[in-house]
Amino acid sequence: MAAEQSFDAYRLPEEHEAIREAVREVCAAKVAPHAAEADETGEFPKASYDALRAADFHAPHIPVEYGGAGADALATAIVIEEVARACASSSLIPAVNKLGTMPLLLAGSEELKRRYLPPVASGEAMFSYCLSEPEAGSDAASMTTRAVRDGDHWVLNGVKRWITNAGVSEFYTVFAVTDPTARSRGISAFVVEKSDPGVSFGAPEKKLGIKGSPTREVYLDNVRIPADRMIGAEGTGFATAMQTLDHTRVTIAAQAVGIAQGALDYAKGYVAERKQFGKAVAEFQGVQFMLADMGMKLEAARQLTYAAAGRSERGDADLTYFGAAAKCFASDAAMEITTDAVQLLGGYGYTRDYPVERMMRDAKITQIYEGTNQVQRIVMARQLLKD
Ligand SMILES: CCCCCCCC(=O)SCCNC(=O)CCNC(=O)[C@H](O)C(C)(C)COP(=O)(O)OP(=O)(O)OC[C@H]1O[C@@H](n2cnc3c(N)ncnc32)[C@H](O)[C@@H]1OP(=O)(O)O
Repeated sequence: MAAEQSFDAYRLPEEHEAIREAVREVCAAKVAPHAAEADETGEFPKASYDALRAADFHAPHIPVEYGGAGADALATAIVIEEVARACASSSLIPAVNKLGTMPLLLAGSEELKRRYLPPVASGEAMFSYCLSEPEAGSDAASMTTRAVRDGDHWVLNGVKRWITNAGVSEFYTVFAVTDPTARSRGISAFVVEKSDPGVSFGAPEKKLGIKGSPTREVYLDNVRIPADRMIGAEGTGFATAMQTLDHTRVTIAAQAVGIAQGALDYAKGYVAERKQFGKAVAEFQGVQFMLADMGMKLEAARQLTYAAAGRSERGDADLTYFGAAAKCFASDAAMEITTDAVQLLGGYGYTRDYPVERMMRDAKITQIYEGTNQVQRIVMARQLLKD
């Protein structure tokens, strides 16, 4: 009995499988059909947003008390995975809404949460996360965006770079230096609104992949905001930024798993149909070995991602390690799997007539954003050595 229970405990709960089915249905009908177009035009996939919003999959992690669907970290990962399987650009919608709001959820005052989370839950607004700067990428604590106190206000000046959904989102979590003498302990977090005077955006970046997800700079030019827009206490912004990434690296892992699953599914169908030397190429052992390796790596990545999602939901002490490990492993696996999918389609895989080259280009960013995989290895090693 005990053994049976523990075996059951390792299986995905039925409600999570039901969420997967529901997302898959919406994505097959209303997201996948726009994936190639979003990639080709580089435009934000509004039709996907509307479809995800109608089904409550655009920001599923927002708690019920703030008007959200209240999905746990595993359910949110599954939503992102399934959207990414259809369209990686669209999966940035639920992923970045979680990234942008996580600092509020972790450290924001009740008043700030009540003001800013319901519009995201209802789909009226999106929320972006502004940590990186032109000269502060992996070394996030070296940021120079400055916030200076002026009476009941803070005045922000600086440039944030690589901001997903910049210009589309209404709200932005901005990390800025409030005490230049204290490095990471002198950084604070703020909510900035798109409509705040002094906020503007750069030209869209011309990217290799996730082309339907806008990436722009955010300029802060004497942006004067009320003091109550600070998230948490002064000087705690860097720790909040890092804690946020502990949770959201799990969502990047889920995105990578979804992209890889999409590529494997397509390649499986192709090799069963494609005939060379008088038989389906799926009958050649060399092709079978490639498929087996792709499936094996994918499932290992998925299991690590779900294990990390469980830790994110519970807030376990080893989340920092698991979030980094899942993101790193799943994104490396996605790069290998999507590259092999292109290989399995041969010359056809290299053309835009088939979706696998898009998936390969989309997979690449998962090895870079929310911390390069080299940074993930630094994070993991520090955790391993600290005990
Ligand atoms: C083109 C496509 C679009 C691209 C979109 C990109 C969007 C994004 O990816 S946004 C995020 C990207 N950036 C990152 O992921 C940043 C990567 N860098 C890092 O994670 C960190 O800088 C890292 C790990 C290298 C460590 O930095 P380092 O400066 O050495 O800090 P470190 O000394 O470890 O910690 C500083 C403080 O933060 C605290 N801290 C660090 N990690 C954590 C954590 N996980 N939880 C809580 N506190 C933490 C430390 O305890 C320390 O606190 P204290 O001073 O009180 O002791």
